[in-house]
Amino acid sequence: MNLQLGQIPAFIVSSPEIASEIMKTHDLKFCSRPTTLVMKKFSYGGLDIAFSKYGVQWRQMRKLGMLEIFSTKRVQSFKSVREEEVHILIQSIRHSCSQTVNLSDMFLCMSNNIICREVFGKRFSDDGECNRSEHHDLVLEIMELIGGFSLGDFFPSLKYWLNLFTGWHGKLERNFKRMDELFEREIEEHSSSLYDDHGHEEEDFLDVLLKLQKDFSLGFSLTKDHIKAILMNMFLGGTDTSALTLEWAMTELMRNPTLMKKAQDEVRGVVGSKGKVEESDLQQLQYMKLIVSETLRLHCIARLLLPRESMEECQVNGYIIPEKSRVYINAWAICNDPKAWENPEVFMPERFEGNDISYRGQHFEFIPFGAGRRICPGMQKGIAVVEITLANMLYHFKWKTPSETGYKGIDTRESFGVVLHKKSPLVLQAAPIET
Ligand code: HEM
Repeated sequence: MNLQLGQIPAFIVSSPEIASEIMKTHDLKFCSRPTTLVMKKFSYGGLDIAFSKYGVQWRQMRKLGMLEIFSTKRVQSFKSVREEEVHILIQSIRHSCSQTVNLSDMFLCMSNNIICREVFGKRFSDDGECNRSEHHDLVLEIMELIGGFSLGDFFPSLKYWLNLFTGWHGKLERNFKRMDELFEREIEEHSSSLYDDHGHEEEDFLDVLLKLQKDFSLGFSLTKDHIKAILMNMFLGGTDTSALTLEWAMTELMRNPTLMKKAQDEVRGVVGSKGKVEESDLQQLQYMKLIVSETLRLHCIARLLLPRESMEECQVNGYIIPEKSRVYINAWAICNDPKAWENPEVFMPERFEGNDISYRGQHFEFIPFGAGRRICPGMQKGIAVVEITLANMLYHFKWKTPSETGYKGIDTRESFGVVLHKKSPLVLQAAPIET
């Protein structure tokens, strides 16, 4: 679909074939990002991985990220952080067993605590608790800004006046300042104790980045703003996405008691009376992995991926796409396309059984993490959080809905935004299962 968004030509891609043309055949022409006001601000002027334009600087930062942050070795090194935070979540649910639990909130707090521990070596919730902190709310407010529209981005010549008039500018500046102050404090604290043992079990990402800053073999100078820009990507990319995937997975399992039973039987069969699911058990939980794939398909969290910008004129499917057009890949529509999927509206994990269709960016009918050069580098990290949490949720509790209407009354409405939120939170009752 071809649109004119204010003064900017824009194209929305909603079929797997054209998505493949954009992100595979012509990936190099479409792998840049537009510069919106909010993206420019939160990327410290285009110094990050997610929002910066394609070029030498993006390639350097992406390479650094792949080696130092998103590598399999690094993801595995935070296994104990994930397992501990999942344990805290399970304990918090146990303590509130006679009452209802707001899983939407709890998943968000847990994933935020995991990211905080990985990045800064500390959590922002109270010790041993899975509760909301000011920091969680700040991340959410920033996500809302990123998902919203700034009129000024579509009328570049009126940008200054429109942003001032709508109040957008003030909100942006306030939230940016709060996050920046937090980063500044943490950088100062970490720098002063960089080579001490500051009581962390693991070297955190900020330690790694500060050490790299002093390493001249990088081939470019890693400034304080580069570091802050990467930290921003970690928080914005890693908090909401895993939490929402968990929320939708539990929502669908609650609506499908037969699938819930099958998943619980599998996890209990594999783990037995060990008392908890560990990451070493996950490889055997094949049905649960199908559930995760089906959740990412039916509730494609980043429905329009992140916007792309064409770097030169290009012909796609008979359309001439001019240079500097904005291209949105409607991954949600593609993942729910009736030409690609049988009964796409039905939650059916078995559809992934016995085939090799995966979310890794090779199958263009299933692209919840995008594809091509800009594919999500945090995929492995995100999946690691989702799998260990979901497995433990299934292992430890029997789940019930608090409402009279039972599982049929579970709300599946979605709300507007850059990521796919549920309109109302998922509130359930948990009955512990003795192991
Ligand atoms: C279930 C979890 C996640 C989902 C569904 C998800 C989804 C996505 C999507 C759709 C994109 C855009 C890809 C494109 O434009 O083709 C993306 C990019 C990105 N994600 Fe994720 N993500 C997840 C987890 C994470 C995590 C845990 C992190 C970091 C801690 C992360 C960091 C990033 C970054 C830095 C980019 C920008 C890549 C670039 O432009 O080169 N993501 N993600």
